[in-house]
Amino acid sequence: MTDMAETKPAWIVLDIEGTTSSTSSVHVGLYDYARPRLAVWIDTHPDDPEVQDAVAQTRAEAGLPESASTDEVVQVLHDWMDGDVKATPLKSLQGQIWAAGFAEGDLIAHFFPDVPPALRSWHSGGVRLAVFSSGSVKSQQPWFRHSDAGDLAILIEQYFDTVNAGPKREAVSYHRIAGALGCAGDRLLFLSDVPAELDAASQAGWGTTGVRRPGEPSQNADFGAHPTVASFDELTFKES
Ligand SMILES: CSCCC(=O)C(=O)COP(=O)(O)O
Ligand SMILES: [Mg+2]
Repeated sequence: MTDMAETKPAWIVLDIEGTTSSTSSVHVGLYDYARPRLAVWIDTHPDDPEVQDAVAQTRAEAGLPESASTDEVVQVLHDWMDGDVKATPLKSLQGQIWAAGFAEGDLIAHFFPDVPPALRSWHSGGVRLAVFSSGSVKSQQPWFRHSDAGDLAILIEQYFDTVNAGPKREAVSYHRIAGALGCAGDRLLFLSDVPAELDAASQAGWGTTGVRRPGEPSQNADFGAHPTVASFDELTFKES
């Protein structure tokens, strides 16, 4: 637990699943939406370079031959979803399907109730907000735009994923984000439910706080030396 106010960061960078939003809202709300649509999406977008790259990467990562059918590729994508494997080609295809789902009005994003007021308060207090999630940028943007608490995308300035930043468990990704934000690591605070992600951010010189929400897989995780909170309400900042 954080038992005292931290120095106000210049930027707070947010993880999504397990941090701003429940794991079930991603796995049930989003994964179950994408699951039956993957095969149709691949077959109806044969000329889209992002789809072509994602299919080729899936075949390569799964050790399938180039001749592998859409059904075989989709089986791999389903297996990855079942194991919550954050594979970039899966995230790319899911992101396209979810973006279409949000645009159609089929999907609404769930946020824990403490999150929208905290984001609004930090933003109005001069803290800048960014996202770093395994979900593709293409899906992050409508996730914040179409939330159950209104449009939160107006508060978010930058979005990072495993394509434009790199793997979430490697320090180089956090160095890359700091460079993109034009900010030293010690003015950046990363909030995540995954200790290995916080370790990587910390190695890059960032401030970190673990999020262990009741009922989430991270509730009893070992966060080591990272301070932790169970709700964004516990995060208060003093002026530097
Ligand atoms: C709307 S973003 C999609 C969420 C997602 O697919 C995901 O894997 C979230 O993982 P995170 O890195 O935010 O824990
Ligand atoms: Mg997470």
